[in-house]
This record gives sequence, C-alpha cells and structure tokens, in this order.
Amino acid sequence: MSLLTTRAPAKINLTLHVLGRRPGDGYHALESLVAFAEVADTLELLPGRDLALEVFGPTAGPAGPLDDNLVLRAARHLAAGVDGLRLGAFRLHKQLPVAAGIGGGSSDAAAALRLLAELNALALDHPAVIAAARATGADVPVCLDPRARMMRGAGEEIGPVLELAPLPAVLVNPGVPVSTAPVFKALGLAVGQRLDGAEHPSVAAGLDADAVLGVIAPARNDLEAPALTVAPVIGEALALLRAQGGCRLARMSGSGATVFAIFSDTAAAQSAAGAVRAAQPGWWVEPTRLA
Ligand SMILES: C[C@@](CO)(OP(=O)(O)O)[C@H](O)COP(=O)(O)OP(=O)(O)OC[C@H]1O[C@@H](n2ccc(N)nc2=O)[C@H](O)[C@@H]1O
Ligand SMILES: Nc1ncnc2c1ncn2[C@@H]1O[C@H](COP(=O)(O)OP(=O)(O)O)[C@@H](O)[C@H]1O
Repeated sequence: MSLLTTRAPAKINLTLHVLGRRPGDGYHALESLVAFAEVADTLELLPGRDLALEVFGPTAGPAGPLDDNLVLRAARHLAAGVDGLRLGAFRLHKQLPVAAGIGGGSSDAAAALRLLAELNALALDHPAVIAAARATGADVPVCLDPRARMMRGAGEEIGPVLELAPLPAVLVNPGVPVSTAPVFKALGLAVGQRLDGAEHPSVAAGLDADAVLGVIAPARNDLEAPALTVAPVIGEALALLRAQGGCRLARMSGSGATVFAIFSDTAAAQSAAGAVRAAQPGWWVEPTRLA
C-alpha cells in the first residue's frame, strides 16, 4: 500500500466544566463541548515492517524526545492489542504549539490510530482502537474522529457528532508552555471531592452559530482561573481578543495557555488576527473556523 496521510487538527474546548475529582484514579470528571479548528499538524504513514517516526516543522523541538512522542505511544498501544498489526514509518509535520491546551499531541496520536486503522482495515470504533486511544491520553478518544461533540468522564465518554455550524474564530497562544497536570492540581480538589457549579447546558445537534453562542456563553472553562495563576499572560491574550471589533466571546481552551475568540464573521476574525499579530508579533495567532 502507498503513502497514507491525515491531518491532526487543534482541539478547542468551547466549554469545560469540572464536576469533581474521581475516587480511584484521581482524574477530574469533566463535561466539555469540544470542537476542532482548521489549523492542524499533518501525519503520513509509509507502510513497512518496522515502526518508525520522523518529526519536522516549527514545533518539532518542543514536542520532545522521539521515543516519547504520542504518535509512537499510540502505535505501540494498538500493536499490543492487535496480533500482527501492520505498521510503518510515520512522518509528522509539527506546527501546532506544544503544551498549549489544544491537544496537539493527542490529535497526533489519534491521527496515528486513524492511519493504522486504515492500513489494517479496522473500524475506528474497534475495541482495540478505542482502548489504545484511552491508554494514550485522556484527550485522544475525542480526537479520533475530530468533529464537534460532548466529552465526559475523564475524556473516555464521547457523545455523537453535533454537526454545529462552523464558528469564525481566532486562536491565540501567548508563547508560554503550560503543562496540564499542574493546572488541574491548582484547582486544589481532594480525591473524591465534587464541585457544584451550574450544570452544563445541553447541546442540540445542528445548531447555527447564534445558537451555539447562546449555549456556550453562559457556560465556562473551570481551568481558566487556575491556569491564570500558572501563566498570568493568558489574561492579556483574553483582554486583547475582547478589545477587537466583532468579538462575541473569548475563553481559554483546555488547560491553556491558548485562548480562542468567536467573531461575528470571517472578515472580523481576519482583521482581529491582523491586529493581534501587530500588537504581539511573538505570539501564535491563527484565524480559523471551529466545527
Ligand atoms: C485539559 C484537557 C481538556 O480537553 O486538555 P489539554 O489542556 O491537555 O489540551 C484534557 O482533559 C487533558 O487531556 P490530556 O492532555 O490527554 O491528559 P493526560 O495526558 O491523560 O493527563 C495529564 C494529567 O492531567 C490530569 N488530568 C487529565 C485529565 C483529566 N480528566 N483529569 C486530570 O486530572 C492528570 O493529572 C494527568 O496526569
Ligand atoms: N506529537 C506530539 N506533539 C506535542 N507534544 C507531544 C507530542 N508527543 C509527545 N508530546 C508531549 O506531550 C506534552 C503535551 O503536549 P500537547 O498535546 O501539545 O499539550 P496540550 O494538550 O496541552 O496542547 C508535551 O509536553 C510534549 O512533551
């Protein structure tokens, strides 16, 4: 079989409610409306006997050692679950910011599972594929088929595709890597402790942009306050986006530091991205659509 290719889009948590900290594994129980951006890493697989990986692109260095790369980890988990799995050499073009709350590594891992599933004629809902996704990281299952949906539990419960209207948006990363674990830790929850914030609104399928805004505006990202204590520059990025014409909502994604803003239309998003780039030339700024 010849070269297989897929894109690994940035994951955006339009909402992220923390319900509490589970007894047992101590992971946090979440309720999150997840969508995906157009901006993406790219992953290729050249089928062959041995598992290999080459990483290149602007954020290849920050992604860390090759052997720890989530692409290889996901492939090894799947190989452990499927006898005689056909493998090959991956080539990852890494351009998403790393440790950024947009699940770049998780999306790369999910992309690796998609390519291996294709090569081995496995369905994406094959139990071994699901198990490998879960074993690789909490965010990997929702990235397997990257389309807007609800994510619950620690990330293992995935709702149906919601077919939301694409939202014109701008993503901004202020250049500070933020690891996920310290942000959850800064919430300060004891194992078994539950939080009683307002319930997550229910999200119907097929909503237009106004209706999506109506649903997410009163919801929240409960990791925003703890992330601000770890990286106060997140507050500057939010303020800059909120000051742009046509900005309807600005919020942090995941555990940060990337923030997103939803705009009234694509032209407003493009012009806001230009203004943010001019004000902060060192920041990562991407006009995009979320769906
Ligand atoms: C916060 C979220 C929201 O989508 O995204 P990111 O900010 O990472 O993009 C995810 O829950 C992150 O998923 P992921 O980055 O795959 O997490 P993992 O590698 O499995 O876990 C990293 C660490 O985060 C904590 N963790 C993660 C998920 C969760 N539901 N509860 C947790 O407490 C644990 O301390 C764990 O050791
Ligand atoms: N393919 C990959 N891309 C990015 N980071 C990776 C990858 N493989 C392993 N990692 C490691 O995973 C950690 C989390 O990365 P990432 O998925 O970018 O975080 P986040 O979900 O917060 O955006 C990084 O610190 C990095 O060392």
